[in-house]
Amino acid sequence: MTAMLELDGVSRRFEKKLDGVERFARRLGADLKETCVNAVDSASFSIARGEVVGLVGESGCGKSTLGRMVAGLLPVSDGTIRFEGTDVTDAKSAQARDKRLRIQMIFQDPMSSLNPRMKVADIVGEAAVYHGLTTRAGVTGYVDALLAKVGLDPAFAHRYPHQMSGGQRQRIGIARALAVQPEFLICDESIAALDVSIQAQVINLFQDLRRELDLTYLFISHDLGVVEHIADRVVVMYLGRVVEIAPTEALFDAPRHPYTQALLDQVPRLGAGRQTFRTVKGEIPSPLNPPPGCHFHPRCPMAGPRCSREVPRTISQGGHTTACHLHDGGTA
Ligand SMILES: Nc1ncnc2c1ncn2[C@@H]1O[C@H](COP(=O)(O)OP(=O)(O)OP(=O)(O)O)[C@@H](O)[C@H]1O
Repeated sequence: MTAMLELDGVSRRFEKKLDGVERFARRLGADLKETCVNAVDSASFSIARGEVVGLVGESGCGKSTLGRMVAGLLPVSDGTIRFEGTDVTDAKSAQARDKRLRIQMIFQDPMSSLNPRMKVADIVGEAAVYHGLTTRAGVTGYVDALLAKVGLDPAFAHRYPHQMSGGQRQRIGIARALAVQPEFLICDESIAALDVSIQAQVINLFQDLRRELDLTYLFISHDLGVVEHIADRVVVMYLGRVVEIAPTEALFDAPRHPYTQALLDQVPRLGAGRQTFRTVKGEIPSPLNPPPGCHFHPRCPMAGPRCSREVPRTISQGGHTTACHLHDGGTA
């Protein structure tokens, strides 16, 4: 399969400046320094056209930051992002900007991502007119067709976001993304804020749209059950680093990285011989001061002396990639 999206060593650092109280404390002698968070640390993987790739990991591991860099909403600190062979890392050329438009993001909270003062007709139609995908004269029909595609009556075009339910608003968010005719959607916890019954409907909508429009997805979620249901492959992140990538079935049936194993142990799964419910041991370390070597080693039941010293290399075997000393041919 040829890659549609390729990430090569993509990183993002955030400087953490001292606030007023911390600066005052430093003047009084406290040992406080400006620090840096490696929100995403050298992520490399690719996504083929038509694939759904799930991106999972505990809160703060860098999922949203990665998604926002792919969507072009956040500059990268290092590395390269290629879309259909074009370098879109900075989207400086007209060709790169055009490619970037093919990548759209759908957010968690539709209420805060939709302008409360705009009617649905404008929210959905604005970008399509701007980018010349429809005309001012044709926009009403264009929006009506998009509303139908996401399962809403054309009458919704005259409503404001506050006049709709959470599920309806999320459908508007999806219609707005589809308005610029994307090929790649990044769904960032796009169903997390919805009632469980509505979540199922929106997941079905994503799957229908995938078939109808030949879409490719990066599906960011903390809900492993949803990811198992929707994704073809899964990328697991821990404290900014990608630790495992595998086809969904292989990942859920035989996870290789101890972090993935611990993460899956948290999910009760009936009929798969895995009915335990355990939480990942220990606290997530501060991203401002991550443990050396493998970031997971202080919480890892299999950690050995190498794990606290050496950053594990990424080893790929039969489409299953792991960054763990237990799998790099040596001993942990
Ligand atoms: N704008 C920012 N400024 C400073 N630090 C940031 C910024 N955005 C994210 N971070 C830090 O980067 C790290 C990764 O955050 P990110 O939101 O990408 O994680 P996440 O896996 O999406 O978490 P969640 O599931 O809670 O949304 C965190 O330590 C976060 O505090």
